[in-house]
Amino acid sequence: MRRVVCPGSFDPITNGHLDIIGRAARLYDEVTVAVLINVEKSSLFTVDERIEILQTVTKEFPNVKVRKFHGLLVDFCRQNDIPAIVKGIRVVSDFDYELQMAQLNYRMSGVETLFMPTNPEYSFLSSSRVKEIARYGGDVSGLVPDLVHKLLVERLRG
Ligand SMILES: Cc1cn(CCC(=O)O)c2ccccc12
Repeated sequence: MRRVVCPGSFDPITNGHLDIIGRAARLYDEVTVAVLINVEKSSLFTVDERIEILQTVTKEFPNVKVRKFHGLLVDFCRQNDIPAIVKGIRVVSDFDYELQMAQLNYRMSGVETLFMPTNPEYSFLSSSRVKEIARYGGDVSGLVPDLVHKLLVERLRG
């Protein structure tokens, strides 16, 4: 059973994240989307709201499951018998940071990291940019799943 984890905050998930998750689901037997619990960071959607959104928008992939975790990702991998991490790389600057994280994670635990180039259509996308555009009334349809678009409008524009 080939298992991988796709970690992130997903506050909220974008079409760029969903693209990587879907491609990983076609490559591996099981993909765990792991939502990081970070109490120091304020978020627009609660962890449980993000999990519910992720479960809904990944329903088409029967081998994708959604979990939450806090602390080290490699501890989550060890506890769930997951030998590898899949990271989406949008731009070269992503790679600089992700390479060091991958080397550190491997040194700590032997967990591998596989890098997947994001679809160029989404290489500018991030959750924070999407929230900023939506907050000021910009149109984010096409950048996030329809459910997220609806929830963003409700949450940010009352
Ligand atoms: C490009 C990219 C960034 N992240 C972290 C997202 C986050 O921390 O919210 C991903 C997670 C899954 C698939 C692709 C990506």
